[in-house]
Amino acid sequence: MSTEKIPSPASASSSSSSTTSSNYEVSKGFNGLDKVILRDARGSSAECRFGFAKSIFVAIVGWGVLISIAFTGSPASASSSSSSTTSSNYEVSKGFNGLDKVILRHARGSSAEVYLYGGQVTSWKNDQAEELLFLSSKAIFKPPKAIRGGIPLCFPQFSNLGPLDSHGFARNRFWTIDDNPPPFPTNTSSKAFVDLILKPSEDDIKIWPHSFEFRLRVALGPGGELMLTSRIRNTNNDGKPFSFTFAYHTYFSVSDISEVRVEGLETLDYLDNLQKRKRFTEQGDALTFESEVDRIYLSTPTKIAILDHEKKRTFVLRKDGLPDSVVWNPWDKKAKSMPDFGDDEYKHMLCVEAAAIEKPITLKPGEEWKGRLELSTVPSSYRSGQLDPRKVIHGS
Ligand SMILES: O=P(O)(O)OC[C@H]1O[C@@H](O)[C@H](O)[C@@H](O)[C@@H]1O
Repeated sequence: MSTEKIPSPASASSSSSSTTSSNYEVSKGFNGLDKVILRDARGSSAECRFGFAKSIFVAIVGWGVLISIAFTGSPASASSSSSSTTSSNYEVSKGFNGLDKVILRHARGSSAEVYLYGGQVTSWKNDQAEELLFLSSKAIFKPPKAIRGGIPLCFPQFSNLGPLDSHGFARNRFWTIDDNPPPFPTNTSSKAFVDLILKPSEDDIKIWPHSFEFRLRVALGPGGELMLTSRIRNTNNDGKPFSFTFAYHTYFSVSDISEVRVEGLETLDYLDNLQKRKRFTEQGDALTFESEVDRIYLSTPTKIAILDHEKKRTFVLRKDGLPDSVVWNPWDKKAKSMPDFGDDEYKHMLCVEAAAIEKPITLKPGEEWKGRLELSTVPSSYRSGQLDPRKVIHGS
């Protein structure tokens, strides 16, 4: 049994804005209440909120055992020192390398995390606290590298289909929280949401000479579903339109890629990125995986299912405004060439990306485009072909 080193209440008091030390983190909780988060090296964690008159000494010892001891004295400076912001909807905290992240929690138990760097969802958990997205253990949380996993946003260019770096620059820019976004067309009944915004810097305009506002809403629904809505507006004042390609580059967490099938893309045309984007037509049944795959499926249905046989779980992807779907798994050889991806991690991920690629979106000044992604899970009892795909694809 081992004991973690515990900071004294005094050091907590002197801690700065949303302070992270190796042992604890001071952050804003719901309704603006300060809290300390303790994380044990073995993965257990605890949160404590300061009372009015007393501070308390809380530690995780041994195998996740929580102890707490009352102290007299005021933790006022800790309470007032945090600069992290909060609202009733979300909590802002420090993530890896001190990068800010937004935590969403739905009253029914699901949760999500969004890094302001990249405006990138890095975690989506169901009400059982099971992680549903893949995030590489080698992901580099350091600008300008994009975070490997979660849901990177590819904008204003998908892949190398243009003059910019692969997948454009939205995924490696710092986004800000937009607490006063223009009215949202569809009313979000859930309170667990956050609005982010990205506007180009002067340097961005040098490489992509357009002014835009990219608003992203990330929300959790009552059934644990994760909803992302992107609104991109042309704010050019030179009268010029602009065109872009786009993708929600979703990394799904799967138990074993060789047991996974994707339904909804059968019989469709696709461009094969591994064969100079030559056009093919998908044959046969659902997609299964036994080697590297990198394809852009065209004019895809609004609903696609990803069946994880081993987990007995089906992801349902619904999309709007995003006609194309990219399917990507690097497999073993490419995995080894990627510094921010584990050699064997290809077995536990699959990217199915709702996208607009074949026909770029063009916006005149003042025009806005909207692209929506909704991810949910349903239990599946699929065993080698027993599942009727129509129930997954066409069910409600
Ligand atoms: O390594 P990156 O830039 O994040 O891209 C990962 C993959 O993203 C996919 O969307 C592309 O189709 C692949 O060609 C690419 O390799």
